[in-house]
Amino acid sequence: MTVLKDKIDKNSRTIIRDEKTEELLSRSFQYMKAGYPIHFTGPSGAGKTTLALALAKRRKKPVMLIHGNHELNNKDLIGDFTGYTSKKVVDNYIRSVYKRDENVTETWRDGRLLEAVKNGYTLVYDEFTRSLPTTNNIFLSILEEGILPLYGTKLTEPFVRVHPDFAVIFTSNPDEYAGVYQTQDALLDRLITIYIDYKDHDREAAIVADKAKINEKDAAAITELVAKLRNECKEETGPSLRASIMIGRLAAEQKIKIDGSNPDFVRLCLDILSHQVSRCIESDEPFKTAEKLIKKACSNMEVTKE
Ligand SMILES: Nc1ncnc2c1ncn2[C@@H]1O[C@H](COP(=O)(O)OP(=O)(O)OP(=O)(O)O)[C@@H](O)[C@H]1O
Repeated sequence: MTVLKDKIDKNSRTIIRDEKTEELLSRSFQYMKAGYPIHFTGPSGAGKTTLALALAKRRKKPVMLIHGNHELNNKDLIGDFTGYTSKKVVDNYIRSVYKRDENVTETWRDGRLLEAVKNGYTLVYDEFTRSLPTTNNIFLSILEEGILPLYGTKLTEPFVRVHPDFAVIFTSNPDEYAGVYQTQDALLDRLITIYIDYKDHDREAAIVADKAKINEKDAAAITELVAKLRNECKEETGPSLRASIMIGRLAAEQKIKIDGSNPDFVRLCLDILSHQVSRCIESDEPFKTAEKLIKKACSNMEVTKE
C-alpha cells in the first residue's frame, strides 16, 4: 500500500486584509453589532466563505458552521432523539420480596442551530440557498421573534429563546446557479445582503502570491491569464481565484517555471482550466476551443525575468 505523506499546505482560511476587504469587514461588523444578520452573495470562488469566517472570528464568540444542502432538515438543525437509556433496579434483599423498578428514557441530542442559539454562538450558514426554503423558514422566527420553535420534536418546551449574543452570517451563490433554491422574500427582507464580486487583479495577485508562496509578478501573470479566460465565458462564470491559487501552488510545488512558453506550465494550465472553460463558452467543440483559448492566453502571458 502506498501512503502519500507530502501534502500541499492548503491553510486556506487565512485572509489577506487589503484595504477594500478590511473596509468591508468593518462595515459588516458594525451592521452585526447593531443586530442585523449579514448575507454575502456572489459568484463561486469570490471569497464569501473566507469573509464570513473572518467576520465571525471578529466577534470573539464560538463559531458554528453549517453547510446548506437539500437534505438538511429540522432534525439536523434543532436536534433529535438518538435512542433510549434504560435503568433497571432489582431489589431482592429480603428473599420473600421481589421488587423490580425499570425506567426507560429517550436520549436527546441538540442540533447545531439549537446549540448555537442557546449558547450565543456566531453561526455561519454557508451556501444556505442549497437547503430547501421550507428548512430555512425556521430562521424567520429566529430573526423576527427571537425564538427558535421546537416543532416536531416531542420536547415539552414549545420554543427556546435566542441568546442575546447569537448572530448569523449567511453566504449564497446567485439564483441562476445550479442546485440552489430561490430564497423566500420574507427571509431576504431581514438580511443585509452584500454582493461580493471577483477582486481586481492586484488583490487577486496578492492572495495568490501569499497562498502559493510565489512572487507577486508570477502571481499577477497567473491571475491575469485566468481573468482573461473568465472574460471569454458567456454561459456560466468561468475559472475563479481558486483556479489561480491551484496553478500557483502546483507550479511552486513541482518547481514548474511560470512561463507561457514552458510546455509543463501550459500542461498544468490545460489540466486545471480546460474543463471549467469548456463549460462556460459557446462552441460546437467546447473542449477543443477551450484548449485553444488557454494555449493562446499562455502564449500572450507576461513572463517574469529572472
Ligand atoms: N481575502 C482573501 N484572503 C485570502 N484568501 C482569499 C481571500 N478571498 C478569497 N480567498 C481564497 O479564494 C478561494 C475561494 O474563496 P472562498 O471559498 O471564500 O469563496 P466562495 O465565494 O465562498 O466560493 P463558493 O461560492 O464556491 O463557496 C479560497 O481558497 C480562499 O482562501
